[in-house]
Amino acid sequence: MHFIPPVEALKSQLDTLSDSAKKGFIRLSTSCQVNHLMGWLNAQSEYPRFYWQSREAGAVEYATLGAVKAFDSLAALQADLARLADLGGEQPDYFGGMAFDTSTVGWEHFPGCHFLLPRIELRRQQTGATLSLNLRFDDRCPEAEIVQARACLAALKEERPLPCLLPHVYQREDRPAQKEWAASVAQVTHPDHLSHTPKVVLSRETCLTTPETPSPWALLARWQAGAADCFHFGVQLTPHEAFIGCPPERLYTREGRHLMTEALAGTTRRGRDAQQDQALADELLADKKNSLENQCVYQQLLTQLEPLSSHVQMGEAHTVKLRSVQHIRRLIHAELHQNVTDQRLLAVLPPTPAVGGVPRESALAFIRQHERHRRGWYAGVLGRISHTSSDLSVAIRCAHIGPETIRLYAGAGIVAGSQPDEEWHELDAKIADIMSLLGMG
Ligand SMILES: C=C(O[C@@H]1C=C(C(=O)O)C=C[C@H]1O)C(=O)O
Ligand SMILES: [Mg+2]
Repeated sequence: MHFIPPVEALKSQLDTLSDSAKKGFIRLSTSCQVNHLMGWLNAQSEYPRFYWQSREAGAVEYATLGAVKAFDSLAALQADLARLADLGGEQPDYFGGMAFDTSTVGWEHFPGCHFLLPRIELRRQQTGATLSLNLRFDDRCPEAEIVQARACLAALKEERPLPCLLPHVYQREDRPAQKEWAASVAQVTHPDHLSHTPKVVLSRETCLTTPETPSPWALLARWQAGAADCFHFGVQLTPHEAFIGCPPERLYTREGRHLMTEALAGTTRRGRDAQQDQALADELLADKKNSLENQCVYQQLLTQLEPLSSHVQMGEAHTVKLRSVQHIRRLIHAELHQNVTDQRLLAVLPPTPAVGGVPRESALAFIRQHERHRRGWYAGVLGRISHTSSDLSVAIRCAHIGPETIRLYAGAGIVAGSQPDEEWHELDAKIADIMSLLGMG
């Protein structure tokens, strides 16, 4: 059989598209060969770029390029989801994220909320890879849509190997520094403060400065390789900045009306050997302070899910073992009421007390008043949404990469019994993986 390169195959599908097919949303697809999705993304010239992989072993990988449509509000996104659902046919995936606190100033070039329907989507699952072109005809001139799609195909580049991670010398600055951190922890753990606000998740920005930062895709590829049981994401909305991460925490996954979420909070280190590791896990599950951190999260999730769903069920507390830390986790399942949309879930659930605190408003008030760095998309939401299913992570264990600076973020839940120095070390444990990749371990 004569082999047609994937881009040529899509071009010819586009050229032969009949007028009657030019309705609503359509996706043209062809199978393709790809070695590394990030090598493909890194070779492109177009923006925005997006990489997403869910947490389960062997989960589908998505790499997307360009945007057919983008949304800066949940209301606009939900309206578009509803519109395509009404038209019927294949329902596309939208990718994007939200800031931690949309009522404060976030990162430049990262809107409070941004989701997009990609123009090009490269997908890889166990059965192989597919290159797709997304088109919309329901809300625009069909000729203009075809011209734009053709231009995007014409700009596609061949995959190239990712550049090596070269050793850089970084200057490190923590914001807050350890002394200011200790003062904030003391304020939060003061009995008067605890009496009305039992948990505040305080965070730190670690700025690593160097004349030239590494390729975010090369860095993410290496990070991902050592981050099993984590989500993997990369976002590049503009050429000079990227946000990447390997978060272990799920905000929620929805399959139709079935919702899965979790309380992931409470942390200890990994042991030297299996025996010590198990001893640390047992200690973690029995520890009062860490149990309280987790309890604050699940209690609020259960309360919030109550009016939105039926059959809310929570599993036993167990530990999740990551490369440098282990956490307490409780899984939660629920059946959503018929009218509950992703817009509603995203308006209600985040920021969870795993990254904010309880009660939410007073914890946020403390954070707004005392944290000097901007959280931006750190501790926000990141993932995939479609009419049929959605999958969203909590954007922790992440890095913002600019031309001369890498910003690493870590937070720790401060509750009764939190000690400033121990919590500071917990922050370091949470950035240990990426620090060692950068040669700063
Ligand atoms: C806030 C972060 O992590 C959260 C805080 C944890 C804790 O304090 O024990 C554990 C997991 C997450 O709920 C982070 O990694 O930045
Ligand atoms: Mg903790």
